[in-house]
Amino acid sequence: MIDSQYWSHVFKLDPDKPISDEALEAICESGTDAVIIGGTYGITYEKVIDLLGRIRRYALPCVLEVSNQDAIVPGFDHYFVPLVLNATNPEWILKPHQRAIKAFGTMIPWEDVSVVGYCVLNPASAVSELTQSETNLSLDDVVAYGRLAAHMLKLPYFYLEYSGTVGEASFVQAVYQQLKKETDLHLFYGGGISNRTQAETMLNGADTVVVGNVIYEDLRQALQTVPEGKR
Ligand SMILES: CC(C)=CCC/C(C)=C/CC/C(C)=C/CC/C(C)=C/CC/C(C)=C/CC/C(C)=C/CC/C(C)=C/COP(=O)(O)OP(=O)(O)O
Ligand SMILES: O=P(O)(O)OC[C@@H](O)CO
Ligand SMILES: [Mg+2]
Repeated sequence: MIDSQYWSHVFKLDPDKPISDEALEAICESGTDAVIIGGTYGITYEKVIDLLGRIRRYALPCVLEVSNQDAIVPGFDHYFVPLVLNATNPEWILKPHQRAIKAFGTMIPWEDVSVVGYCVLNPASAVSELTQSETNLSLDDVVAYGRLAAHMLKLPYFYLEYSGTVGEASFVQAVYQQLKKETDLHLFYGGGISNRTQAETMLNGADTVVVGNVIYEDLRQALQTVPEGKR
C-alpha cells in the first residue's frame, strides 16, 4: 500500500528522457515523497524497467502512471491508471483500459491499482493533443469534473494537469477549495513548476504537487521545489 494521503510533493520521471545516475540519486534522496514514472510518448517496457531498476536502489515509493499497455511493468509499489475526464476522443476514454483488462485478465493486482481522474488544461500539451481534451473550461466546468470523479465514479484522486505550463494560481486554488469542501478527493496539481516559489504557491491549491520537466532542464531548481521541511 502507498500512503499517498501524506504526499505533498512528488517528482515525475519520464522514461523517454535520459537521466544520469547522479541526477537520479539527487532526485531520489531529495526528500520528495515519491516518484511517479510516466509521460505521453516514447514510453516502452524496456525504458520503464530500466528506470524502475535504477530507482529501486533508493527507499522511496515508486508509482507507474500507466500510459500504454505495452509498458506495464510488474514490481511497482502502485499503479495510477489515468482516466482523462475531459477527453473528447472516444478512443481514449475507456477503450485502452478495456483492452488492457482483457489482456491481463486475472493477473491484475487490483489492490495496487488506483484510478486517477485527470482534467487536462493545457491545450498545447502532448496529452491534450492525443486525447483531444476540451481545455477551455470555466471554474464551474472543472469543479463539475471533480464532482463527477468523486460522486459518480468514486475515484480517490483528481489531477489538474497543466503539463508544460503553470496554471493560474487563483483558479487552481478555487477548484481546490470547492472540491475539498464537498468531497474526499485527493488533489494533484501538475504543470510547469520550475522553482520553489511556484511549488509553494501551487501547494495552496493541491494536496500534492507533481514536478516533471524542470528535472531535465535545471536539476538544481527542481530540487528546490521540495518543501523545506522534507529536505
Ligand atoms: C501485471 C501487472 C503488474 C498489472 C498491473 C497493470 C495494471 C495497472 C492494470 C490495470 C489495467 C488498466 C485499466 C490499464 C490501463 C491501460 C491504459 C493504456 C490506459 C490508458 C491511459 C490513458 C488515458 C492514456 C492517454 C493519456 C496519457 C498518456 C495519460 C498519462 C498521464 C499523463 C497526463 C501524461 C502526461 O504526462 P506528461 O509528462 O505531461 O507528458 P509529456 O512530458 O510527454 O508531454
Ligand atoms: O512536466 P511538468 O510541466 O512539470 O508537469 C508535471 C506533470 O503534471 C506532468 O504530468
Ligand atoms: Mg513529462
